[in-house]
Amino acid sequence: MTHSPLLRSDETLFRDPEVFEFTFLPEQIHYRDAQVRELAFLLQPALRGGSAGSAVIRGPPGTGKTTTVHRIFAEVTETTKKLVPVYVNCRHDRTALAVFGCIFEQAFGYAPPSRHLDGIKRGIAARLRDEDAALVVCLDDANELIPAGTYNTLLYQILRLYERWDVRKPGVFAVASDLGLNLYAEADESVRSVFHPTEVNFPPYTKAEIRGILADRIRQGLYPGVVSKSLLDRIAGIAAGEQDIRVGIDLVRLTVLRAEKDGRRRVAPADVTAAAQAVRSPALRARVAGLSEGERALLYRIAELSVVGADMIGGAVFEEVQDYLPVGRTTYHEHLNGLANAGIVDLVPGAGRGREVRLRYDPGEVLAVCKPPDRR
Ligand SMILES: Nc1ncnc2c1ncn2[C@@H]1O[C@H](COP(=O)(O)OP(=O)(O)OP(=O)(O)O)[C@@H](O)[C@H]1O
Repeated sequence: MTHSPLLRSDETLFRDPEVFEFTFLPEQIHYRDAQVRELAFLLQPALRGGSAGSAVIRGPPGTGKTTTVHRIFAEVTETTKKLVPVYVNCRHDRTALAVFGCIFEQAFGYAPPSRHLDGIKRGIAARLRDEDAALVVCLDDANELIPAGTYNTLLYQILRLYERWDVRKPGVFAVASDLGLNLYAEADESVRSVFHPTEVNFPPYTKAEIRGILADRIRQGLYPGVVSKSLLDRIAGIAAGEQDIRVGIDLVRLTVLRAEKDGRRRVAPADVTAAAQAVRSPALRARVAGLSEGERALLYRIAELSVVGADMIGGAVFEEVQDYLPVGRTTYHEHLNGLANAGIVDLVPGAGRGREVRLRYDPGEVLAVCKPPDRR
């Protein structure tokens, strides 16, 4: 690049724009050594002719669960044929046929020729026997299987493949970002007799960790000097406030696009301010999309109460919400914890009057994103 202060129309600030795509798989997973070690440890017996272990992987959204599993599975695929790692996104694939179809496709590299579940299983088992390989299946967003009513049947069918088809016992990595949910507790007796998972936790990143991850992306994806240290710090602060690394990655991308559009070689503070506005709403929308109907109704009422400056102590909110959500206290608290786990509200201990409910987002923005619930 030349050193003129202005960018020519055929120049770009991005060395590699893919680095800012959410599908990008980083070579280096930062701050997750302990989790990588635990998961790799579970796979080791399979490399020596044994079975793979199982795990329940928990952590809030954007804490690197999917990325860590993908990185480990990519390395397994590159180094051995003794273990067949399969990644299933349960948001898309929720039935036994879809999940076993996915396992077949990743094991063989093409879609199953038959739509018959037993035929697909037989094909998978034959491949595992021929190669003397073990199977490990990551069920990402496994919480999606619970309302679909397929969680237990699927776990059972995968884990018990070995009985009927004479293969090594598969491992399952069940992943959930809903902290209120315990995927082991959701398993029924018959599943638990074969499902002995290690719990692997992914805690939220600190601001310094978010900064480190973003700095690495910037090094890979941008030309030097495009984002200053102080603006990186500000972006990391915004992402840490949202408890969402994705917000940080998207902010970097958007601020650079703005600078590029104006023909500047460096990101300016105003770029960050404008991009932050654009990024917060989609992040909120994604969080709201993951809520249950009851949680959404509660959120809507909380936003309405915040607009008028009402008393936001938990007990007062409980009374106020009855119009929309005539539920008992236990369900109310479950919904409230659901909103806190989704990173939409903070529950701040009050001075003897219970917890104060504090919205993390502008209430007007929340009302715009949520559909008004029916009044009862
Ligand atoms: N430790 C890390 N090092 C590098 N990049 C990371 C790290 N953690 C997360 N990321 C990046 O942040 C984004 C979100 O990570 P990821 O999808 O793995 O989170 P997750 O915990 O699976 O989230 P969700 O529960 O919402 O699916 C991805 O683009 C990923 O590349």
